[in-house]
Amino acid sequence: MSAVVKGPPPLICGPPRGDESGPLAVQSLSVAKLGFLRVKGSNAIGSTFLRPIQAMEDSSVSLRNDCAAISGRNLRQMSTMENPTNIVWHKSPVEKLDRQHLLQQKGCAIWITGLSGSGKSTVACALSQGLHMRGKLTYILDGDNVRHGLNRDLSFKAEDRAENIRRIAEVAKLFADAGIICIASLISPYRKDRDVCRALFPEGDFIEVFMDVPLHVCENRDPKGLYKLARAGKIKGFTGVDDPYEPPLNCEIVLQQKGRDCAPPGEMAETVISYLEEKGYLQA
Ligand SMILES: Nc1ncnc2c1ncn2[C@@H]1O[C@H](COP(=O)(O)OS(=O)(=O)O)[C@@H](OP(=O)(O)O)[C@H]1O
Ligand SMILES: Nc1ncnc2c1ncn2[C@@H]1O[C@H](COP(=O)(O)OP(=O)(O)O)[C@@H](O)[C@H]1O
Repeated sequence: MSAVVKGPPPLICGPPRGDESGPLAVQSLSVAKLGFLRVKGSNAIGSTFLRPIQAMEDSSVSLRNDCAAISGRNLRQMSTMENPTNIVWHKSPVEKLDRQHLLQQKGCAIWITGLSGSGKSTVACALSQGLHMRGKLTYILDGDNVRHGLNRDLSFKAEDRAENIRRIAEVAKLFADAGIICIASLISPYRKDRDVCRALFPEGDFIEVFMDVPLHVCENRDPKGLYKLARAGKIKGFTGVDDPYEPPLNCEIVLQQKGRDCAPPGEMAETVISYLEEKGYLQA
């Protein structure tokens, strides 16, 4: 028989009921009444945790029952669905700009594409480390890793690769909206799929980085032995062997093999960091 463990009373947020002997009652805090909220002892940058509620400055936003809701024109703008039915975007009073201000950086997606073995994961890690050391918040979405969880149901058929890429782009978009510099590292071999991802982001916030390393170099590295298996016909549809890789035509950054040698990963990461600095992503 399982025992019932009685913990502390739940914190209930709602209008006072006149009966305070039960669970601890807390009067609802109207968003409109909040104004500036100073959080003592918080590690927020500066002492102002929230800026004045921005939603109130936007004429398309109305406050109903203390909740910000958007309507009309903006609804169409913010939904990514072609025919949104009975779905209304719920706006939060803390917005991307507020989060960026807190983090002193701009959220974006750095999309690293290239053949298997071209050094995507290595550069992603060097970049994450370099930015972390500068006090910038990053998160890596590595194709291999995401395929262990969220995308474990997907194969390497063209339509599954497209879905893999689409889902990762949507997750990267959430991270970017959180104000985080999201580093996605996946083969993403088809131009069309990468262009669909780019279209999800505001202008400039999708930064495509091409690992321009020749197939023979990647194949010589073959750290997982997958090229060998693909050449032996034991893996079908392997990128670069019997499935195409379409190099980007207009990407933001190309990381190239220099002569016979590849630049060290740290140097490649610095190239990306310089780009972010120049474009203002390392400040709010
Ligand atoms: N058929 C086939 N083609 C290409 N790659 C294959 C394949 N099967 C397994 N792998 C391994 O899966 C990793 C690629 O996953 P991705 O999610 O980046 O691929 S994709 O963007 O959906 O094309 C890739 O990892 P990386 O080597 O890090 O690129 C491979 O290790
Ligand atoms: N800039 C580089 N120069 C030399 N070797 C590298 C470089 N970057 C990565 N490598 C090596 O290449 C192999 C594949 O790198 P990895 O980052 O796993 O590639 P990918 O994620 O594109 O499959 C690894 O053994 C790694 O140590």
